[in-house]
Amino acid sequence: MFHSPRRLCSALLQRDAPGLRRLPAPGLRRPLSPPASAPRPASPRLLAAVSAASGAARSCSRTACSMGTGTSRLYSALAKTLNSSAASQHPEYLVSPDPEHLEPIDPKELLEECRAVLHTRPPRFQRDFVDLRTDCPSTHPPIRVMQWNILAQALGEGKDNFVQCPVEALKWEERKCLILEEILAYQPDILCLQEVDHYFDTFQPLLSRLGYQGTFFPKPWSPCLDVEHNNGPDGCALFFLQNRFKLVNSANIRLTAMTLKTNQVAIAQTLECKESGRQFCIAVTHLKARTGWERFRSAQGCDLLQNLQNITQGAKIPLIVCGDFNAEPTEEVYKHFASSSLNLNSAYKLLSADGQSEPPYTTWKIRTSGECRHTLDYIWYSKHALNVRSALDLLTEEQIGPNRLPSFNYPSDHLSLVCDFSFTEETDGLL
Ligand SMILES: NC(=O)C1=CN([C@@H]2O[C@H](COP(=O)(O)OP(=O)(O)OC[C@H]3O[C@@H](n4cnc5c(N)ncnc54)[C@H](OP(=O)(O)O)[C@@H]3O)[C@@H](O)[C@H]2O)C=CC1
Ligand SMILES: [Mg+2]
Repeated sequence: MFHSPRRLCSALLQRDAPGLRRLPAPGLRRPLSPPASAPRPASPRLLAAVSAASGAARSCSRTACSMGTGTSRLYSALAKTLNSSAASQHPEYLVSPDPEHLEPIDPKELLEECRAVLHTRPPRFQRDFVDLRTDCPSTHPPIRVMQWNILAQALGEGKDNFVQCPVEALKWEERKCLILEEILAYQPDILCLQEVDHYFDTFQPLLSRLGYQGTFFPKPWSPCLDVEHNNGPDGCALFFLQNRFKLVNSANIRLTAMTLKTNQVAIAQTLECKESGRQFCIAVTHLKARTGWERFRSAQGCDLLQNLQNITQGAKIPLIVCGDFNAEPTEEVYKHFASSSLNLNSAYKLLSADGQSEPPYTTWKIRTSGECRHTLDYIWYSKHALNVRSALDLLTEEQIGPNRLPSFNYPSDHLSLVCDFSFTEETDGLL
């Protein structure tokens, strides 16, 4: 069900000449300004259910904050355990609902609810898929992967110092709808997120009803927990569509640097495509931020590569790694990934004229220290085993606007990256 609009759209777009920009489904855009008589749902049924859970979780975290940082840390430990069977011992508002007992959501209905909440906001930015089709035909539908640092609510409101972003643009009840709208617009088969601090109360319940299976791994000492009224720790989340993939194995990895445990994490999962029976590994990470930490990031990257070597049995299983690496392409950690024996390439380089250059930015914001425009987010893939069939272009400087990100139009300081992958033909031994 979740697939039909895009399948229809991509079927129509197949008729475009190769190299032409492909447009996403027109029905997925918010109108420029809603007509006065625009129908609005009498009650936003799907979002309302989630808001109730969100309120309960927030009141819990308020209590935690008022009792000091120690309690916030306790909340962190509690939230960490919720992905396990121990969840049943915890209060109802913290427990992931069992997807088996939740009714499926019609994505169009959820999109309409999001649009109703956002009716006073400016329209979504137009972004097009760029067709990168190689000569290799593929008999199976592509695998659409989205990489996105969605901006933790607690960091956006309490730590990031986005001095040009109005506080109203950060209100969670609206910002979450912009995030959901972006996900619903591109309908990824796999969703790799960083800075998720609303997993249990928002993304897990909603996305599971859209057919996704989710996994969350919070940072052990999330900086969100230092923010008053936080909603728990932030971390990485990985979602995949259950009707397309079967989970073969899953690893939550706490990254090390020079053998020491760090505050950064990754999730790596081996999935099997139900259509083709082929397996691949998908990983998501968020490396240490800030200047001065380049060697630390490099060590974390080496640790992640080592883990992925083991998981892919020495590169026998094709690999996709999504992440906010907090590192420009000039940094050592980028070079480790580019030259690894896992034979990885960075997908967004393919949008450049020579196929060798990363985009000029994936994040753009204004802090008290000034303007920060950097390329930090990447989708790495096994270059001999996978083809990138298309990639979503980035926002232009004009679209981003003089106040940069986040804004009333776009919910995060990082842009989402979206690629369609297909397997190359028989590649055993070439990975
Ligand atoms: N590491 C540890 O063992 C311990 C950590 N802590 C707490 O953890 C926090 C540090 O966590 P750590 O994971 O290392 O954090 P990071 O340095 O990785 O940064 C955390 C977040 O801050 C954002 N960020 C980056 N640059 C800036 C900036 N200039 N101003 C504001 N925010 C920025 C990053 O966003 P983006 O990626 O989008 O740039 C990132 O999500 C501290 O607040 C500390 O209280 C406490 C005890 C121990
Ligand atoms: Mg951030």
